[in-house]
Amino acid sequence: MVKKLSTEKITVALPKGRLFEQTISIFNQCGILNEKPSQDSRKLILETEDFNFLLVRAKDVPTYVEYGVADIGVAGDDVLLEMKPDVYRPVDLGIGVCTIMVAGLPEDKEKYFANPTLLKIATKYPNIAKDFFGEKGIKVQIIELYGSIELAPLVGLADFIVDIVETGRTLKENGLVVIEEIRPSSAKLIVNRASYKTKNEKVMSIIEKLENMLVKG
Ligand SMILES: Nc1ncnc2c1ncn2[C@@H]1O[C@H](COP(=O)(O)OP(=O)(O)OP(=O)(O)O)[C@@H](O)[C@H]1O
Ligand SMILES: O=P(O)(O)OC[C@H]1O[C@H](OP(=O)(O)OP(=O)(O)O)[C@H](O)[C@@H]1O
Repeated sequence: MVKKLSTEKITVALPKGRLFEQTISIFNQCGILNEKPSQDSRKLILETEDFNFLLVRAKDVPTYVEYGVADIGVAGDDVLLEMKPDVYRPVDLGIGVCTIMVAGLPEDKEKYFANPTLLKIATKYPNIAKDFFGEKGIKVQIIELYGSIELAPLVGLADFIVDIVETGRTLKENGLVVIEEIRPSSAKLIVNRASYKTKNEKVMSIIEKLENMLVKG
């Protein structure tokens, strides 16, 4: 049976991982939400007075919002660049700050900049990698992985990786270096295009509260 969510409420697609706590904290701080839903149980729908929260994987957030199952969601630029969903992105939440990079072994740096004809790239962002190297006119073989990307050049699975870097610790501890920056990334509030119209008052109130808080710092 399809679970009927109250359409009076705003439905939020919330990433289960590292952005969960930070998003709840921002919603609390700016007065959108007075409760602290927790991830302690295995429940995937958390209901509060004003919201339905759908707990989904970070990469799935745009899908729930684009299809209108969720009115709003929180997704990093990395995920948005990868999935290219047709959604509004009105607020930069300033969380999940990192940089999308090309990285590799230091001794391979020269090879990278010596007009290579084909590069083997391991990544969990195949579209970002294809677009980036496509624009440069470099042919790439993409090896899609789902985690521990830094391992790939160490064991010869790939020449380089495209991944996000925050502190640089994972690169450093695995003897890798940044080769080239692709672009910075931070998490955005995303909004379904229809919900923006049909629930405009509620959606605008959320956007304004977030913006007011973020401007004040
Ligand atoms: N080390 C990091 N530092 C800062 N932000 C990060 C970092 N890793 C990921 N992020 C941001 O947080 C978002 C969610 O990351 P998280 O690790 O929870 O998801 P994930 O790696 O896609 O997880 P999974 O696929 O296992 O559910 C990413 O899409 C990115 O925008
Ligand atoms: O620069 P740092 O601060 O070291 O952070 C970067 C690391 O964080 C992310 O990995 P995550 O923790 O999500 O692990 P996974 O890719 O193996 O799932 C990313 O894919 C890098 O490996």
